[in-house]
Amino acid sequence: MSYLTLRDIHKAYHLDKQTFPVLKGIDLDFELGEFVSILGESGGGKSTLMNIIGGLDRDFEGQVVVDGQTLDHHNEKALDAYRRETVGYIYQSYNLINHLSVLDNVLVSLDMTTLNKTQRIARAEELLAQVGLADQAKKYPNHLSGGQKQRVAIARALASDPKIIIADEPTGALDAQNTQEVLALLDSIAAQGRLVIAVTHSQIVADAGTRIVHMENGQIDQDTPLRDAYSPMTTQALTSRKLPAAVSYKTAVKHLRFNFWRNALIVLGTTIGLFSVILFNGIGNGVTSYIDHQVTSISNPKIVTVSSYTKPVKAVGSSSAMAAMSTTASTSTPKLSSTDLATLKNIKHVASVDPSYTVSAVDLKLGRKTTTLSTLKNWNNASNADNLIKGSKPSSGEMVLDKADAKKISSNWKALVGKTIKVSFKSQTKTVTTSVKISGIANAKNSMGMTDLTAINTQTLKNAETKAGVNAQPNGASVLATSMNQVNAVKKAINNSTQNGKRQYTATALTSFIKTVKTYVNLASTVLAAIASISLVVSALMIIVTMFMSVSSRVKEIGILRALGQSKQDIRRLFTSESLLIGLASASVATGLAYGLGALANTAMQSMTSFNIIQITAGNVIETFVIALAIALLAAWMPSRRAASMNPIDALAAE
Ligand SMILES: Nc1ncnc2c1ncn2[C@@H]1O[C@H](COP(=O)(O)OP(=O)(O)OP(=O)(O)O)[C@@H](O)[C@H]1O
Repeated sequence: MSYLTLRDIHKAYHLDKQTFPVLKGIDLDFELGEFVSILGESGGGKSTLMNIIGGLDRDFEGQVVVDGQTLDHHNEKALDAYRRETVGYIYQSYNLINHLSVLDNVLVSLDMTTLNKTQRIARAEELLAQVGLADQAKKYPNHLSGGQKQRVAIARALASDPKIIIADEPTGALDAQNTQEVLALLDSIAAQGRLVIAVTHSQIVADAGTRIVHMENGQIDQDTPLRDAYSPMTTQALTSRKLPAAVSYKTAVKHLRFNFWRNALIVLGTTIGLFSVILFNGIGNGVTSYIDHQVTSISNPKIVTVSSYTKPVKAVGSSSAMAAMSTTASTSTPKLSSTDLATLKNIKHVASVDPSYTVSAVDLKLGRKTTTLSTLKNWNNASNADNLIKGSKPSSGEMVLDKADAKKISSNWKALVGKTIKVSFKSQTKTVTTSVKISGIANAKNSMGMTDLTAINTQTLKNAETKAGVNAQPNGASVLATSMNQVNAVKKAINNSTQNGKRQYTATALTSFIKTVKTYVNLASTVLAAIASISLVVSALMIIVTMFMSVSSRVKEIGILRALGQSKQDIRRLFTSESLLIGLASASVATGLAYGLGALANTAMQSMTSFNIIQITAGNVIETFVIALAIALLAAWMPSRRAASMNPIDALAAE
């Protein structure tokens, strides 16, 4: 039985409901070692027949039997494998892949063999040497002459050690000298025991073979042996395998590198979208934590500030949030008694209750220097010792001065610690006077002067008031909750506390203020994120358009890869990996840029805020990469499917 048998092959093209029969019952037998030329009129169906033999055309009637096995044209995987290991194609227009070097063009076939990397490169170099191109391996196809390109194509066709070589007008574009050289190569391939089938119009090519088959009107009308065939090859040295995924990724990298500047622009465009997302996220984080920091530096956020309940006076315009900014209640509200303090202490989740005193128009006198404070409060559990920049918190007979107040008394404010100062103010028509030691200086770095930290020891203040005959009752209370989570519960319980059916207290907490501010910040971040999303959509469109353009401009390459045995999945993977690489590169550049510019901006703003306003978290970076990869996958989805579903014959015919 012959190595290759064609039985009753019929093929017709259908256009506009019309049928054009091209092959009308072809029966042929071929042996290994033959160099067969197929001659015939133009348009007679020679290329159509070659596509059927080569496993590219699936839409015909009849049987193709190779080495005793009938080819199943409905089994795509079997056809992929057949093209990969049994057939090598040589075309009139060479069909090399322009963005791959000469060596890589040959390796495309070798990558689908089980040879290891060193062996693959060695075999590619050996084949290039056989066709006389040992020194051209690093060049790209555009740098070669027509004859050289055809020899690269021959080396590639031989790479997978196939038993059948199909050459469609292999010398059609070559001069006489190159024609002779290519014919000699084809003859040497037949001499290796392979079956060479060449489609030609040229009598010179036909005469170089061992047999001429002539086609006329879709049938074989002459079959003429010219000389003896060579002895057939017995074993195939190489085993084929499916293309490993890593090769697709590497090819994708090579293509991206080949069109570096074009791809760099696409990456830049995509980067802008991703960069805005990561930056706006960073700003959102920074501003939120800045506000958090600002607010908590004014007072302890676990504190609930309590005063006696008075019916609200309309149009005063002070929201509970604003009230929370002040750690003490107004001096005009009724005072709290020790019973009140005990009641508050008994409320669930209350850790401690401290009285709050606020006195107004307080004169401070040190030597001959005097200054007047609008208010003076007592040091209690709402006071933050972290704000002390010098000295310690006030014990009995002591007070702490705010840096701003200290400066009014002495330019050398640091030296005030340890000095004794005279404090006097009017209360209930009486003058209260006492002398206290300055135990420390406080400065709330980030409060932007929103609070005055000058505070006196509670007992010292009470003693002074009592001594002057003033009723030393607190204006309010400062209630410390056991944890941040309990602050609202404590506040609610205090506000709900009644006596004889009447509400007793007004409680405010910073948390609600923080919450309000955070809501605004989140809103602003969402608006920024929406703006960023618009640029992301533009980025996504850019990748999609690019991928579509890439597929359209590489139709021929897709045909070549399919003819060499790559599967639909391999083609899909190639385009998907290119898109993913663009996505990855964009996300990396965007992250780098955001970190770099963020650091610069933070340094620049350090003097104003002494706080990092742009805070990019690992979560933001991960989110950016996820978005980038999702965009890339989305962008690749349609184009890569389109590429994979192309008919390889039509793809090969593309210009
Ligand atoms: N995809 C197609 N759709 C419709 N008709 C086609 C298609 N491909 C080929 N044909 C027609 O089938 C016939 C045979 O084409 P084919 O390319 O096989 O001839 P050929 O013998 O190789 O010609 P040439 O020697 O000029 O290359 C031609 O009439 C051609 O117009």
